[in-house]
Amino acid sequence: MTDHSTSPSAMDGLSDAAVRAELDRLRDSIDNIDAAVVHMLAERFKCTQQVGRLKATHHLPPADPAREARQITRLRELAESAKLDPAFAEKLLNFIIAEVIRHHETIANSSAP
Ligand SMILES: C=C(O[C@@H]1C=C(C(=O)O)C=C[C@H]1O)C(=O)O
Repeated sequence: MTDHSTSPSAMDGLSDAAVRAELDRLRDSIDNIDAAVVHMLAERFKCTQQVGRLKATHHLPPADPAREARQITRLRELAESAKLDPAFAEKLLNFIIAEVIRHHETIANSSAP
């Protein structure tokens, strides 16, 4: 049993069962959101793989820094309006793009003569 007198929290006043139920409800939503993120990322990578094949076929470079700069500007604005830390949004996009570029390099190298 938790000693609420020594561990104040936003849930003070709720029974242990109510706290558990609220935690479970929130975690169910978190699990659904994580699943959506995974599915969206999978779809994004399907598109970027097609871009990678197109670039390799037409001898275009794997990375496009100008396009990335536009995406970062746009994502930072979207993050701000969604009350998400723009610096976090930028880091996340850069992390994803770095993986995409790695894939594009692999595709280009595997289709090189
Ligand atoms: C997908 C592309 O290739 C790279 C990956 C990008 C991305 O993941 O959004 C953006 C620009 C490129 O550096 C593209 O050029 O559109």
